[in-house]
Amino acid sequence: MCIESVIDVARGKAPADILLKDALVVNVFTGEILKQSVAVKDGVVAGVGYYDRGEETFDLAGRYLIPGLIDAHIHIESSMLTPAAFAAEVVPHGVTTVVADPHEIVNVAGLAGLDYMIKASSGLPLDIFYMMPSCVPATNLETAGASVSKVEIDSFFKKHPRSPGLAEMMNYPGVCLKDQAVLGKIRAARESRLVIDGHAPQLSGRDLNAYISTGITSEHESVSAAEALEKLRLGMKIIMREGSAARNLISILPIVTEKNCPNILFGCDDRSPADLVNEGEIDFVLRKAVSYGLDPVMAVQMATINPARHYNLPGLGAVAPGYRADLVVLPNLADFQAEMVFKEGVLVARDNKLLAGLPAPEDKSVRNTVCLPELRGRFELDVPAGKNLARVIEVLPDQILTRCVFVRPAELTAAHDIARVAVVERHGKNGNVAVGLVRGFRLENGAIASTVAHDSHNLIIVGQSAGDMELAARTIAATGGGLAAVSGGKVLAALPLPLAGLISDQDARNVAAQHAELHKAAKKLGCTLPSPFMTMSFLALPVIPELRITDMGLVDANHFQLVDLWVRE
Ligand SMILES: Nc1ncnc2[nH]cnc12
Ligand SMILES: [Mn+2]
Repeated sequence: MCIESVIDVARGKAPADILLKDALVVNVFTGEILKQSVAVKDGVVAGVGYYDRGEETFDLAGRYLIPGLIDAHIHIESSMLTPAAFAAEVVPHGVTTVVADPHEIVNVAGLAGLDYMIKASSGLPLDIFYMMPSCVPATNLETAGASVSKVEIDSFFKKHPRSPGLAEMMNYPGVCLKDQAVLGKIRAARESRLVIDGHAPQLSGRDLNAYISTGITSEHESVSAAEALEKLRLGMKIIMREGSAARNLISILPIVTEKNCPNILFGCDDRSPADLVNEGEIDFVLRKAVSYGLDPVMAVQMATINPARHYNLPGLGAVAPGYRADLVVLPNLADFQAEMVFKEGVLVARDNKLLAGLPAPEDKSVRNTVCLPELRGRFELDVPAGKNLARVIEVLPDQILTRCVFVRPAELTAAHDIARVAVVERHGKNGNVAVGLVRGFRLENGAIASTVAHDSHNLIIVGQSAGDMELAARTIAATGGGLAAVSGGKVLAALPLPLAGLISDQDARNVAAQHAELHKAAKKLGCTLPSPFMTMSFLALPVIPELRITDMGLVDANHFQLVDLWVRE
């Protein structure tokens, strides 16, 4: 960017590269909507106001102009797409920047996974700012494919100065109990004066004060207005989440006021490929928020200037001189259907289509990551003598929270909506297999399985017969990872995820179509959950209440400890 040329255009002494004429510009600083022209030079906004000279002019009379949308917290891997395929899907929706936490692939492939994501994210019409994963593995109650310590975090920040900071610090008990390894990671971010993102579901009172006192300044796991308000009052930025498995917008939106709006951001966290294609990304969150009554200009601020300021993203988040010309043209401020998307002053998408092809980077380093132990006989369950109750995980539709329920052996049947759940260690570390019981999948027969199982991404299976559970596991292992639904010894549907067992090498529509076939197959097996594979993928995540299962066994996520499956009443 040549400062002198930008000055000339700003002063009207030279024509803009592109002139966006007579647009209704949303001013994220004053909340006004003003009819103005925008002159762009060398990829930045040179001036906003009265301009009439441009090499190329777009007449935007009657059209709204907003800054490119920013997702404040996303795990790209949850879309099962490569960064390029993800960008191809979200940029036409007006999303030009995301703040990503790559802990999914780092849990599987370590720093090689992080290097892959960073290399695969260059040359895209989407800015992907990678936070450094703070919790790999998420806890010491699971086996991941890699581990990240303060040493790796320190060197990452030195090697990647554009990283906004440390990704969600999920080990909130470790923070409150002054675990030195945990505090060391926090110190690494503080010494680099970087943002520390949080993850503290249902943490409150003095422990929440302690957690925030360490410099953790944002959080996205609030599921109620009261929980979000307490964190807001204590100085946290609230990332309001509308993902595929966790849909928290409607319960938190009521706390948003003119006064506290600057401290609220939008994040998707985890979006399934089908939801990306059928609903959208942050544009979908804006659409939904405005349909629930949120002022559209405040909605735009929460998805542009607010995250840009919080993560110190240079020159992003506004239509103003000196800011990056990441701009979105909209017919109205209700549907948020982008008509045109500019990235650094280049028209990159029009009418929901990307205008240029994207690079396909080398991905050998993140393939062949599934290594299964012998499975025969590993999925059997027998009630031990003297025990007369089973500790069962109950799943809830549209939530990643689970409940712990106790069920008598006679009711541990498909007719009572009980299924087996198994987690198989698949990184070749120890061959662990843990088996538990789950309620809420309504699986009448067969099995569904996945190597997407937050955050260690072992192989998780929910099924009604050991044979089908074994078949599902072997089907997935044969494609280097993925999802499968099987029944009666036959494979009903499968979705290969050859990159780290998390990511497909196909485009979004193809992946969404395969994902839809899997949902159909799961429905055929009796499953009625809206996102069965996404819900199953969170059963292994011990940092979200209440009861989880990892390759080491059942985990009481309220007390961060392993617990027995069978108990005596
Ligand atoms: N909501 C979430 N999505 C993906 N990984 C997570 N790890 C902890 N919380 C998570
Ligand atoms: Mn997350």
